[in-house]
Amino acid sequence: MPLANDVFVGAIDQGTTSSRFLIFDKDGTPVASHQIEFKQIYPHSGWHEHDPAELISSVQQCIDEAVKIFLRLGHSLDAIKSVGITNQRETTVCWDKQTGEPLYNAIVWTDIRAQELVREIKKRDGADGLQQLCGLPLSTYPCCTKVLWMLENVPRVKQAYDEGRLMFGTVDSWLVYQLNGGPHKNVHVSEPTNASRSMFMNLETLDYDERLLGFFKLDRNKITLPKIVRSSDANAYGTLATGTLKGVPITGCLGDQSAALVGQKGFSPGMAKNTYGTGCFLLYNVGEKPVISTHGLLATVAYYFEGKPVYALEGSIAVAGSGIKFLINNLDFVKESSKINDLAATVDDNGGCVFVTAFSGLFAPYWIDECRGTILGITQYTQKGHIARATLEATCFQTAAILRAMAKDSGASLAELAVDGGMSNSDLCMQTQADLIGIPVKRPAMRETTALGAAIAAGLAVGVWKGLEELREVNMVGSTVFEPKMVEEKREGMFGRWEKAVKTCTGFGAHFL
Ligand SMILES: Nc1ncnc2c1ncn2[C@@H]1O[C@H](COP(=O)(O)OP(=O)(O)O)[C@@H](O)[C@H]1O
Ligand SMILES: O=P(O)(O)OC[C@H](O)CO
Repeated sequence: MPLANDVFVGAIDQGTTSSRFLIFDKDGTPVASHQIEFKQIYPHSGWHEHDPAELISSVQQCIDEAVKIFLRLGHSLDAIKSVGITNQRETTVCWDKQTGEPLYNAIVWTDIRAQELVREIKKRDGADGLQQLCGLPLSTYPCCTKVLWMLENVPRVKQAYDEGRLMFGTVDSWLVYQLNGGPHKNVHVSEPTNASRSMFMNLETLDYDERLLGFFKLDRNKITLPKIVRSSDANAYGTLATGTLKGVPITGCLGDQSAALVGQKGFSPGMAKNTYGTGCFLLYNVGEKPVISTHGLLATVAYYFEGKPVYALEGSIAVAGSGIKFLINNLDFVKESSKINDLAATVDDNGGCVFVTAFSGLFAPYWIDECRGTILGITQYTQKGHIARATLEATCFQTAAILRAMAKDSGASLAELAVDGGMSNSDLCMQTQADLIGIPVKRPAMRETTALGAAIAAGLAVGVWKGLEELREVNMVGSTVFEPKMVEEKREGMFGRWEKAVKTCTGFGAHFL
């Protein structure tokens, strides 16, 4: 029998390695879900692409499968009030305005093919002032350099640009556009947590900035950028055009790292979360004014609901779970991610190994393009277990470096770190993290905080929750706290070796691509 009075919100979570759809109740409990891993395309060293059509089809399939489970549980379709979207950020899609067809594969946020181009445009007048406007340093990471690379190297993209047919979007825009039915409806929108990652958006005005577009020499008449709307909006995102949820409105959208902060309910300045997914991203709520970092962090938008936008300082780590995937897929260490912990537990420590997992250069707080993955300290004694441990530790060391930078930028130190994401499932990794930062690490029982954040954005827009106060009890049950056990002297010694390792591999990879 249908459970009449319940209301639910759906959440599309389009991540770097998988797409998911989850259906949440008002307490923030996922009642049904489905997840699909999709193809990672690595055409050359340093290149990383996704098939834009597969991003859409995997999402549609996830919706339909999760809804089947939902109905089997006895719920009715009309109990799903709206759908939210959260997504991998910076991944760049270019498509044709007339046909809605992609003009190239999506270039993924990790992709470093634009390294040479970045080096060139860093020499342009005005390069130094960009971060002040948009919060990000020039690197291969944001969308701008991916778009410029396509304009220089993909004739179809250049031709569409010359003919005024080029549409640009981050994955949220691409999903909203296609899920609404494509060119026929032409719903082409984004919101500040995603749009800010293009390097085209001004952090204060939350709109495109002619100075930024001018710096990149982009003509607004030739490239259509998505309209920037609020992250939670009942009318801006349209409705699902096909599938089992046809007609259900999309009412919220957040880049995945912002969504995780919302899902962890990091609504007050001083609250932070660290999400260990494909990469790892620490967001620290700084309130209603952006803080431009002077220590290698990014300024970004945390969310934009009612009233004023809320900003965050961000520490971005390019490789986290993808380091584990590398050990699985490329080196055949174990068969699945959870087994890496068993392997790491076969040894007591890293045996002297440090793995700088700089597959895409190093992101925060270092921002070094010219380095590549490097394992230091190998001897005849080294076992797979040591390398597995060093892989987990690499993310923890970078998190430690980010927290040190954040303390300098914000003048305050964190008392506790809230964590989530696939790799946070590893107890060994989370204990290592607590040891290497010297503060407790707190992991919620329900770790789908990214999807929950998207559901919250969508649910707030349609009154499922009336305001942030109503979310107080959401996802509060059963967290695990990892207390630091390492003595300070050892922590400082290990961190010193890590920093030395970073210096050692810097410069390698400069002219490799
Ligand atoms: N038990 C585990 N221990 C360590 N790492 C894990 C575990 N489970 C998943 N992971 C890692 O988490 C990553 C996926 O996390 P997820 O949050 O789903 O990422 P994304 O949103 O980027 O697709 C994978 O790279 C995987 O290797
Ligand atoms: O796929 P994730 O969870 O590592 O997140 C990707 C980020 O949004 C990239 O900036």
